[in-house]
Amino acid sequence: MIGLPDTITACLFDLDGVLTGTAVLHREAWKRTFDEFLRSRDGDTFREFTDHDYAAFVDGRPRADGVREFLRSRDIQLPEGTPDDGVNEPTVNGVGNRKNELVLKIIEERGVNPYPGSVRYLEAAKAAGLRIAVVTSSANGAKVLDAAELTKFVEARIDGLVIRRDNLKGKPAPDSFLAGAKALGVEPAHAAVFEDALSGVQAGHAGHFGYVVGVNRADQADELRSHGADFVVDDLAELLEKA
Ligand SMILES: O=P(O)(O)OC[C@H]1O[C@@H](O)[C@H](O)[C@@H](O)[C@@H]1O
Repeated sequence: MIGLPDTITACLFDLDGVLTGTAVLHREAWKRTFDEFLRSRDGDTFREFTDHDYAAFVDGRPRADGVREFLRSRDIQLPEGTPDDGVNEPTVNGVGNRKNELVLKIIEERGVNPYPGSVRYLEAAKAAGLRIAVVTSSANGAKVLDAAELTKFVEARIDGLVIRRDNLKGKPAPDSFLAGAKALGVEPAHAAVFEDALSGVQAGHAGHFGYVVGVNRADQADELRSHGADFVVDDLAELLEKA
């Protein structure tokens, strides 16, 4: 009915880049954070943080995992530090806090826009009686949903705060999506995952969900497929036409 197998009774949506156009704001904040960090460490000849670095090591993962994974790719290891570390502290938490300061400022300045095709899809899913959860690694998930006026669609939310509180493994592990299905009381085989991040479709595949939709916002349709997407769209509204 809405472009999904008949066995699907629930939708588990990632947020940034799937429902809202905030993935690019995160990417920009990460680039500024890592470029500042690398410049202060290596001087003006530092090797820049690229779109490929974002897709491979940061996109979709909880904040601290993104810091660790990217730095590991450059053979840099930092102490963990503590959550209240200052933004100039050379620790995993300090770097993450700097990124959060920047992304909140960027969101404040530019606002949060839901994708019109995603709003149409949420309305159709709701009208079709499907259960709806949002599963995001972002600790700012509730704020972004509110700003986009999408909270009304969401029956359950697993976000970065829940992931930390419940000690869940972040994407690409399937744990946060499994928690989303559990919160709705639905078996993974009856839930569809919607993801724009490579780590996210990987999580959907690893969790044996009934269907994994890759949302291609960054010209990486083939990579989404090879990381586990069953079907790839450029916009969720395409699924409404597929039915
Ligand atoms: O730093 P936050 O807001 O907790 O978000 C963590 C991650 O959340 C994901 O949704 C984004 O794709 C990542 O870019 C981001 O790093």
